This record gives sequence, structure tokens and C-alpha cells, in this order.
Amino acid sequence: MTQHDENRLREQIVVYGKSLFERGLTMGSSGNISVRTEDGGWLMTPTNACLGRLDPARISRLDREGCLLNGDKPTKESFLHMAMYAERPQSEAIVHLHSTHSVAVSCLPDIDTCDCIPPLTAYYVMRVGKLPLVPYHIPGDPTLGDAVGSLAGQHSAVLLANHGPVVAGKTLEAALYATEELEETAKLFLLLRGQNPRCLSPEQVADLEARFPRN
Ligand SMILES: O=C(CO)COP(=O)(O)O
Ligand SMILES: [Zn+2]
Repeated sequence: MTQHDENRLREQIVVYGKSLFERGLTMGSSGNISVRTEDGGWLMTPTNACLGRLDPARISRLDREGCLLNGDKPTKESFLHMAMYAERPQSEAIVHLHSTHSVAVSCLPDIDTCDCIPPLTAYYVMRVGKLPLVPYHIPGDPTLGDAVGSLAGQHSAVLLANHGPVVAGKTLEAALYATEELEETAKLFLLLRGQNPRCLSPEQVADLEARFPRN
């Protein structure tokens, strides 16, 4: 990867982080973003950084073992990102947020833990699919990596109980689109609770999955 390519990725993380923050999808210093680099390492947002005010030069650059090469100390969820990448060679970027409606769903007592949100819309099926719940862990708990890793081969998105979503994508843009679709569908799900909404049928879901395969 040339320095020019790396700088472009750094700028992309800053621009998307600011956009997420300005739209209220991430608050305070919560959430983190990572992108795989060509040498098998990663660029990750630093720990305790506000995604709305990232400095491209201070973004953490890690090697393939997860050792810091330059920039600030990485997010405390770096091992969680790495565990997900290990199961998803097709994914080049991961976004983790504390987006309000997704977090609200992650706190509900009676959701299906194998699939937290039903197939309400076509775009939810196309971008997210089945969303398993990962049992509660303290943020930064290394065992969270194992819990997420065991699901990540089958799922590009998981929901951390009482915490928030972790979403992988082929590109950073794809990971963002999927995270935003998840947040909006979580909002719809909460709006429709108790109203017995008409969900997409298994046939309609299968048709979408055949025509718009997620990776
Ligand atoms: O969302 C977060 C923890 O789950 C934020 O942690 P970091 O500031 O270490 O990235
Ligand atoms: Zn978090």
C-alpha cells in the first residue's frame, strides 16, 4: 500500500466518523472504526477518541499481529475487530457504534437472540440479514473476541447485548451503509412493537438473498 493510499484511507475514516457523529449515530467518545490495510494490518480509531473530531495523523496503524506501528493507542475493542476479520477474509472494514435504537433493541428482554430484528424491509435483508445477540461483556473484555469470532463466519453484523452493533463490510462505505440500515430498522422495529407488523415472508427473504448476496 502506498503512502498515498494509506492517507486516503485515513481521510476516509475521518470523513465518515464526522458524518456519523454529526448525525447523532455516535456520541461522546463511543464507537470505533477499522479498515484492513494491504499488508494484512489495520488502521483503527484511537481509544477515547471522538469519531466527530479525528485527526488523520493520529489514527492507529497496527501490523498483522495487532502491534501498534504508529499513531495513538488503538481502540480497546481492537481484539474484537481482529477476531471478526479473522473469520471474514472478505471484509475490509468494521464499524462499531452505540447508536441509540440498536442499543435499545440490545437491551430488550424478549428478543430472539439468534436474530434480534425480523425482516421488516428489503434493504435490511440486503445489507444486514440475520443479527445474532452476543451476551453482555464489559467493553474491552478480551473474551468478547471469542464470542464475536464464533458468529462472524456466518454473520457480517452482530449485536452486543446492552452495548451496540458491530458491522463488517467489503468496504468502509459498505460497512457504514449496513450500520445505518441496521439503526433505521431498529427504530422501525421499536415503532412497530406490539402492532404485529407484516414481515417479509421466508420466500421473499430467500429471493432477496439470491438476488443481492451479502458478503
Ligand atoms: O465503543 C467503545 C467501547 O466499546 C469505545 O471504546 P474506545 O474509545 O476504546 O474505542
Ligand atoms: Zn462500544
